[in-house]
Amino acid sequence: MVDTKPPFKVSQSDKNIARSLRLVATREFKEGDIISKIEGKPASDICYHTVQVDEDKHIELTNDLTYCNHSCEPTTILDTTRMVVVALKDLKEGDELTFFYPSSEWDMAESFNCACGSSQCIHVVKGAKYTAPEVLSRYFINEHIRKQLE
Ligand SMILES: C[S@@+](CC[C@H](N)C(=O)[O-])C[C@H]1O[C@@H](n2cnc3c(N)ncnc32)[C@H](O)[C@@H]1O
Repeated sequence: MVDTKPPFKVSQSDKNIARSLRLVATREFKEGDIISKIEGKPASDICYHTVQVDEDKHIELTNDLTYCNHSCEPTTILDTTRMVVVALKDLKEGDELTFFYPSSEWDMAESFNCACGSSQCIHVVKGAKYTAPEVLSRYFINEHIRKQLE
């Protein structure tokens, strides 16, 4: 049976972040499951809620995925080749959906001090351009960022 319930919903974050909303799963997902498609429209300017999908292409997300926060210990990947969000681990209802922003963003419009609280936190999130290669090597990184790293 096809589950028509939206896969995520917006809620208030329990972390000390300036923009205080976050995205949580509305049901269970298994590692590797596709949670949703990435849907958006071309963005003329980059800003804190655009997503880079190619070397010179950024989109404005047209659904609640725009509330997906960054984490240095992410629970999902945003795969901009397949244009899908994939569970990085088994998730249960209420778990926060996060991704590693430098996996898609080369040079972010706004950097921020990360409040993810992970023991492997990179602290300043600014884009892949400013992230050490040994740090990036620990994460899934999209093809367009790999090209920019060459
Ligand atoms: C696309 S928005 C994500 C949703 C945002 N929390 C909101 O309420 O609109 C990206 C912004 O959220 C904040 N943010 C996301 N992840 C964060 C984190 N791990 N630590 C601190 N701030 C974060 C930053 O201000 C960032 O520019």
